Amino acid sequence: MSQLTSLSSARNCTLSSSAVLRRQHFLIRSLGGGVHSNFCTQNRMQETKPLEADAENILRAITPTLDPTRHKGQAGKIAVIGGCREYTGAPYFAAISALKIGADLSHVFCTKDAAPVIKSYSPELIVHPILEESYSIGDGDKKYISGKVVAEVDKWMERFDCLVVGPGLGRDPFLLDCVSEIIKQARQSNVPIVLDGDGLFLVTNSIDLVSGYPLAVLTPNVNEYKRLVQKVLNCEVNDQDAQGQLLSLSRRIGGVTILRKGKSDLITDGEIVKSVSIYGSPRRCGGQGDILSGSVAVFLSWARQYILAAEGNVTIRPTNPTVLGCIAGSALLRKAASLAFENRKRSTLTGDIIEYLGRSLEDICPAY
Ligand SMILES: NC(=O)C1=CN([C@@H]2O[C@H](COP(=O)(O)OP(=O)(O)OC[C@H]3O[C@@H](n4cnc5c(N)ncnc54)[C@H](OP(=O)(O)O)[C@@H]3O)[C@@H](O)[C@H]2O)[C@@H](O)CC1
Ligand SMILES: Nc1ncnc2c1ncn2[C@@H]1O[C@H](COP(=O)(O)OP(=O)(O)OP(=O)(O)O)[C@@H](O)[C@H]1O
Ligand SMILES: [Mg+2]
Repeated sequence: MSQLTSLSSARNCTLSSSAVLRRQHFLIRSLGGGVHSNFCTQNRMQETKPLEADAENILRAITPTLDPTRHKGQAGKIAVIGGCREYTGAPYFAAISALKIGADLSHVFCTKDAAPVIKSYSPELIVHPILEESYSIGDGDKKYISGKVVAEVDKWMERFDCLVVGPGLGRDPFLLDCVSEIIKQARQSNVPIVLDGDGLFLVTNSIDLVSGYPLAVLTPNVNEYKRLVQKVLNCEVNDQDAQGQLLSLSRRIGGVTILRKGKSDLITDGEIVKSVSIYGSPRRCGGQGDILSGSVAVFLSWARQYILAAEGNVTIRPTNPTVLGCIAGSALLRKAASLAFENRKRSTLTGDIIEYLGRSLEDICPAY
């Protein structure tokens, strides 16, 4: 057992592909061990820095050309499930960011009272006022209404390239039950799902909803990550071995992709860990994570298209489209935040950052 523990520690420690380590990895597998077998007791190892992603090359490779033969919808149809009485900004930020980056259509499925507000922010968004919170329905109606809500989203499901579940969703128990059903349907239809905000609150408490789904992406902030680690790994966040713990977390959830937001964004799919550390903004105004979730949804969809079209001749690494989507989304948000801060300094707000998404992408990957 002690041999297994020390070998597992080595597995946690590094992503190096040296021959010695490869042999150790082989031994660990042969012994039936794994990184996640008892992560919480084996966190004494030296932290190694994750490899910085080659974000600009990835952005250039996956962003589609503006080809006149393409029709509306081919550059992406995104749906945000979020928006309730308290929060109307978050779903708007996620959905409008998807459009500003280059998606063709962006839908929002929100509660009835959030819908007119979100529509009033922008005529560009397609807003479906279909979600219901407990306060607006009687106990006897719950089953019927839940069926209606889920059927309404399902009508559209096959058309979406990616769902973003959670920005401004709130935590009403009835609403979250309906959203659980929507997640199950998306999974059945193989639609990628980015989970953020209250969507993460939901899946942290019902991890089976996403467990083992390779097209799920979790984008936790500091609080959301802490809750995930406590619930899934049953221990506290360990910043001495941030990389190893992130790998463990992803593996324990069956290899879902996780983007841990922070000073550097750390991204894993349970196989590799990449970081995006390019300078962003020192302003921590609310809503930047919402921009990120909408951006990841678009880039993930584009990465899938790119990989399909490349037919085995993929020139970038890594090759997992969910990881590529996270790297591209994180890099673009950070670049836009840095440009916005250059101009607005302390008054920089999320809306200002959104205005720089287009220019940031243009700098890396010109339209013509
Ligand atoms: N302009 C907008 O519309 C924006 C809206 N936003 C939206 O806000 C939502 C929450 O996201 P956030 O980022 O505030 O969550 P986070 O950092 O975990 O919590 C901070 C602290 O608050 C508490 N807490 C939170 N929600 C709670 C609830 N419903 N009921 C009770 N407690 C709650 C939480 O407590 P805890 O859960 O840890 O007990 C923690 O201590 C999410 O939908 C997001 O998309 C943001 O995107 C920003 C822009
Ligand atoms: N300390 C930091 N330094 C630089 N960038 C950061 C820092 N913390 C977060 N970020 C960046 O801001 C983005 C949003 O992360 P944040 O932790 O603010 O998300 P959030 O709390 O979910 O935001 P939201 O207010 O939208 O819910 C991330 O992509 C990350 O790159
Ligand atoms: Mg957030």
